[in-house]
Amino acid sequence: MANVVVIGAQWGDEGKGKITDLLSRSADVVVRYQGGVNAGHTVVVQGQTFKLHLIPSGILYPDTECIIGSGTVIDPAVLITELDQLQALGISTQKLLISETAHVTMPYHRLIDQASEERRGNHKIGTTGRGIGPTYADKSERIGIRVLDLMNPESLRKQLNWTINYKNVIIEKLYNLPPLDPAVVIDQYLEYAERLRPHVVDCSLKIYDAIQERRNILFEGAQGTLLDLDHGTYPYVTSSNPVAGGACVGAGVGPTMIDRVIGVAKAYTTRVGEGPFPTELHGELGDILCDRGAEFGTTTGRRRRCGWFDAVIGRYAVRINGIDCLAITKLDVLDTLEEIKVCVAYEIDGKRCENFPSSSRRFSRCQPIYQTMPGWQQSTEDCRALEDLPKQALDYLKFLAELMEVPIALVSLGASRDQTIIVEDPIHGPKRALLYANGSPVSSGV
Ligand SMILES: Nc1nc2c(ncn2[C@@H]2O[C@H](COP(=O)(O)OP(=O)(O)OP(=O)(O)O)[C@@H](O)[C@H]2O)c(=O)[nH]1
Ligand SMILES: O=P(O)(O)OC[C@H]1O[C@@H](n2cnc3c(O)ncnc32)[C@H](O)[C@@H]1O
Ligand SMILES: N[C@@H](CC(=O)O)C(=O)O
Ligand SMILES: [Mg+2]
Repeated sequence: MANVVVIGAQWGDEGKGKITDLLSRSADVVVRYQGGVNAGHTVVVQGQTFKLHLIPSGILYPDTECIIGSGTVIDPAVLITELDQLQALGISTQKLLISETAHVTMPYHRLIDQASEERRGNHKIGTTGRGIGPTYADKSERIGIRVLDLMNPESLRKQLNWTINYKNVIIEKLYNLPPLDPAVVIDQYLEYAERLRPHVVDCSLKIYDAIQERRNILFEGAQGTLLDLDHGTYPYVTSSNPVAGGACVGAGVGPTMIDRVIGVAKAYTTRVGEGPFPTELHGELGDILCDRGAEFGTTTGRRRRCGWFDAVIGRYAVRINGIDCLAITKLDVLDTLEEIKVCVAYEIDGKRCENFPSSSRRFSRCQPIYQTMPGWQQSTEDCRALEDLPKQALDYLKFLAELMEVPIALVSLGASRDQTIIVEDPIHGPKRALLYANGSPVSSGV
């Protein structure tokens, strides 16, 4: 038995959906522990594409229990649409469970998210506009609506009447927008409640029971380390904790229950929304990565900013998450390039800097120091073992493992489940016995 956390080692969209789906074949339970419908996890199986915002990426396996944990924020309308879409495709959603202590995104959260972004003008964060920040803000302010409130019509009516009147002052006076009608919102949410009721459980108890039964649990992170509220590029972050530690709080499990942490990183870097990004490429090369990688937001359709792999943030992600091994995704996107750069350190104010600076102002002054590697200029899409890779591609992977000081367990070469090199099964394999940090892959003997 192993309880494994899958996290994003960059700014999100690293391909956690694909990796979680792949690993879910060995999991009995898959848990989302933070974030909401800002996330967009893409899973491609036999040519069919599934875009999941809230439902864990293990849902395509009929026997796997999928839990939307306590640390998530739930927009019921989006969740119900997602349930309908999966059911229409013949995917069973019977094993989906929703934590009764997760917070609920309301229409005023979406309105305030969008209006406050507009008001910030040049200082906007570039949020997804899905009401995520305001939902978490209400949770901290202790005026949030939880799933268990949604399930109790009488208390929901009382709570929402008070909260909507309170929010209407902000909506009307601060943002000059028309107020919400409490009765309309209450009726709509009572309807959602009936649809979701059969799925609602005490999530931490479910997970505890699964641990006692020695079942394998996969914790699926959304967004990424550099978007973490505490450890990311604040204020250009999301409002939850995508880091591995967030899994314990968000799912309600103790840290001693976690066996290992898999960090997912793209072979290059992307970021969507505002905020500093030292290795960003603005010209033709950025366009090539964007086009070949189809780098458009799964949720909003926004173009993702693209740049070279940044080993400084990679090492930071290893430190903050306690990453045991890596899944490197989208290596195929680099297939056509003549040469590839990797940021090995920064220069700030004329001084070399090996560590990620906590201040976003300082981070925005970082100039990348690059090491250039030769490209391989051939397709890697059909490679299924490290031995199939061109020498330059293997050297590139070894270099990343060396820089990050952790072994690589998985290499992804396409969006499909099967387009993957499994260097060593990161769930059942021995801890750290994968592609060694010095670059030599254990299983191939290279
Ligand atoms: N070409 C290529 N595409 C891939 C590979 N792995 C994943 N993808 C695609 O790359 C994109 C990854 O983005 P997302 O699905 O948003 O990633 P995510 O980490 O699950 O998302 P967030 O939780 O929103 O951060 C998807 O379109 C995937 O289908 C790969 O190895 N090669
Ligand atoms: O989480 P919100 O407040 O909507 O946005 C804040 C910040 O985070 C970025 N972001 C949010 N969700 C994702 C995601 O799933 N992948 C990548 N980036 C995400 C958003 O673009 C803002 O920059
Ligand atoms: N989750 C998102 C963010 C967005 O859609 O803007 C993505 O996949 O890029
Ligand atoms: Mg995404």
